[in-house]
Amino acid sequence: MAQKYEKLRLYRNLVEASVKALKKIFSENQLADRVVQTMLRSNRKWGSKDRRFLAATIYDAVRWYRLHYEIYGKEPQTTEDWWQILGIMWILQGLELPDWDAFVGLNPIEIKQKEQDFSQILKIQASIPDWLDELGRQELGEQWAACIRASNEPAALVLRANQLKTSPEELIINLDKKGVKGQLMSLPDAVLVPKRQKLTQLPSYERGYFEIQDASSQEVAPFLEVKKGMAVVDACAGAGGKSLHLAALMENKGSIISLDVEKAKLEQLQKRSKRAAISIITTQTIQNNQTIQALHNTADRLLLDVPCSGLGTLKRSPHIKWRLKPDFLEQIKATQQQILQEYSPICQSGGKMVYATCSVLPSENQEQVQTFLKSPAGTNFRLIREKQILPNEGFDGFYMALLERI
Ligand SMILES: C[S@@+](CC[C@H](N)C(=O)[O-])C[C@H]1O[C@@H](n2cnc3c(N)ncnc32)[C@H](O)[C@@H]1O
Repeated sequence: MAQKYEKLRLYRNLVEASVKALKKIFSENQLADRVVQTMLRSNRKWGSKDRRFLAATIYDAVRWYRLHYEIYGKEPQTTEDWWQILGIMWILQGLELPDWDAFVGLNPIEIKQKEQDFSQILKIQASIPDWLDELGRQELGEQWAACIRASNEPAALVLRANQLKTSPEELIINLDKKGVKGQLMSLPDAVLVPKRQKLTQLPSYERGYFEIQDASSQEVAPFLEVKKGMAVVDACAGAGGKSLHLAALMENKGSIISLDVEKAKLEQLQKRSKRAAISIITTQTIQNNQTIQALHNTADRLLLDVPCSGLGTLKRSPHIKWRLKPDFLEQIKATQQQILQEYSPICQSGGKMVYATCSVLPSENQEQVQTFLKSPAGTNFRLIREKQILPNEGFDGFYMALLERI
């Protein structure tokens, strides 16, 4: 069921803002995180309770969109529809609605009965489009129901201590001084912060003591088995979450070339790298295949953290289930195989390569690796091991495969 937040009185201006945001997300196809961010930035007078309320309202409404509109009887088109949809959501969360015209006709008993009636229909109960339910069943079989149900839980807040500057134990002490409670986890760099809150304003963040990185994502860099002094290429580095982790594991010794097709993301990585006191990362924007060919046979370790559907990250990005379309999925799978084919020669003989995604679909994961291994480019590689993490194990869904170039 949807997350319950503190019982509070509803304020019209906040409900109006939520409706405005939801229309942007669903009618104008804008990204939920950007809409929330922009709205919070442009309303600095809202207090922290209001901000939490707004973010929770918008994310819950996106997460449970289908369940709510099936109970309502149709997809929301108008502002009035959205108020009713939000009313349904709050009733299901156990909130008593104020006596406002916008909520007229919402009967809590009927609404809860309808929710009960839908509880056996997974695509409605877990709030996903029909096509995704069919695909999930085809690809994951019996694992699908638990996987997609868990994907509706809010994401945990996990930090990665930058071991170049601090340890998880020290970081916990440091956070505690600022009133933030953290806990050690079984992962060597991870700190769990049970209460969701904004941490990027803390001096320890500014000074590069930690990054915010999901626990499953923190498993990828160690999977590549890097050692200090190695030549590493991170070929889909983006804003560099894993490049930074690799650099810390290498104790900032050796070299990492971080590539991406998007220059703006690499600029972010440069800033983060400076904050983390990392000097071994150089960034390079991929212009064409020559950028890749120039690196053939140069890397001891190669990370291919490829673009994917993101279906493992619905806890933090619930809007993906509404934005993702079957034809985009086909396109992205073609890109994944192309990256495997064209970038794998960067790994030198005797070197190792990790192929990773934040998807739960075997067609983006195990099947891509098998297709690669059976292709001419893959004959030089052998699979050492692979790991699939599903969202019902607690954190994001992730897949990683370690291959060796013979
Ligand atoms: C899953 S994200 C990477 C996340 C990143 N490794 C991290 O840990 O923060 C995939 C990245 O691949 C990039 N990308 C898309 N097509 C690419 C291509 N053909 N070659 C290299 N990178 C590509 C995207 O811009 C995106 O930044």
